[in-house]
Amino acid sequence: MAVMIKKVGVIGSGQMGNGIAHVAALGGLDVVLNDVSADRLKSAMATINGNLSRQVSKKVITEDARKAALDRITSSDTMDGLADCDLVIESAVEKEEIKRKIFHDLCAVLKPEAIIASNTSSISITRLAASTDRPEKFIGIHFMNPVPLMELVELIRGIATDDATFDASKDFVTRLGKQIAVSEDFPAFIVNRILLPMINEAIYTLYEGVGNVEAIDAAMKLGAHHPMGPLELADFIGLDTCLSIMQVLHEGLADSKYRPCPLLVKYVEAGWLGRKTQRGFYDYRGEKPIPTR
Ligand SMILES: CC(=O)CC(=O)SCCNC(=O)CCNC(=O)[C@H](O)C(C)(C)COP(=O)(O)OP(=O)(O)OC[C@H]1O[C@@H](n2cnc3c(N)ncnc32)[C@H](O)[C@@H]1OP(=O)(O)O
Ligand SMILES: NC(=O)C1=CN([C@@H]2O[C@H](COP(=O)(O)OP(=O)(O)OC[C@H]3O[C@@H](n4cnc5c(N)ncnc54)[C@H](OP(=O)(O)O)[C@@H]3O)[C@@H](O)[C@H]2O)C=CC1
Repeated sequence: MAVMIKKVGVIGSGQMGNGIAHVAALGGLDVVLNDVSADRLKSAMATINGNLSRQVSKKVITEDARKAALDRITSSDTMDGLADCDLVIESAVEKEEIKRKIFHDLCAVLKPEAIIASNTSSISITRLAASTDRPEKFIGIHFMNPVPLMELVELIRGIATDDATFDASKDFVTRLGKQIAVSEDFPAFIVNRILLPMINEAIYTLYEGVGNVEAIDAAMKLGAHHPMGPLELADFIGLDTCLSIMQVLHEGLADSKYRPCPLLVKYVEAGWLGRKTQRGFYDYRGEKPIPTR
């Protein structure tokens, strides 16, 4: 019998963290959302409320479900608030040293029987697990963006992950109404192993002048029926996250085909990280997005 998860902690209240809190609360779980600042948490709660309200207006959920979900989410800017969670999902920035520090601080307060998961897009689950006091209770639970809409969650076992942890995680994801793809623990897992080289190639296509931003996105939307063009999607994911994933692929698989495009590096160095900073391959500061190249 899988352990029943009733209370979930989410560390990092950015676009993924707030989406995970949203679907977990709608799924009937109690949620504690954690981030480094109270301001961040306040704006994340406003985003969750906005997204839930949108679902009410589209008649995807009822007004009662919106209120109940919001009531199930509390926020905490300290790790202590997570101590009695059954599962804690880390969804802070895609930087290994930051995640390791978070796990160090979390393990000091979290009850010993609790499961720890990472929503990492690419980093080795086995290596992250080894930085905790419970590698057998550590797993990758990788949601897709935007969390309330995307059907898939990847489950990734580290080398030490035990069956009880896998089964409890599988049960948790199923209760949220998501489908599961199980991936072995190799750099960037399944979705990003395939998706990110495509996005990186689109950036090379721009860098080499084969097409401009509009042409590349139109080509893939109209010519391959992708819902978003690859550059629009890169902005949506976050260019810092895209670069981190390419770096993990490049270092982890030691193949030059994963070399991050220098133009992607340049955008990240400029702080043009896509939608979250209002500028990336498009400029989002006006009425409608304007290509920046
Ligand atoms: C990087 C990683 O580690 C892994 C990843 O996640 S990779 C990224 C994976 N995601 C993708 O590839 C997304 C590709 N894009 C898409 O599938 C679509 O563009 C999309 C589903 C995001 C949006 O679809 P769209 O039709 O263009 O946009 P839009 O009309 O604004 O929204 C569609 C619906 O979603 C709803 N919606 C959008 N964002 C939402 C959110 N955050 N929460 C709740 N509802 C939301 C809208 O209300 C709308 O509802 P209706 O269809 O009932 O009208
Ligand atoms: N973007 C995507 O499409 C997807 C991303 N992911 C993964 O999810 C994770 C989060 O990504 P995403 O939500 O896009 O990133 P965001 O940049 O939107 O959010 C990251 C959040 O983590 C916060 N944070 C930073 N350091 C800490 C810390 N020490 N403790 C708690 N919170 C912290 C940030 O705060 P501040 O801004 O103040 O630093 C920010 O609120 C990453 O591992 C990413 O790879 C997975 C699937 C899809």
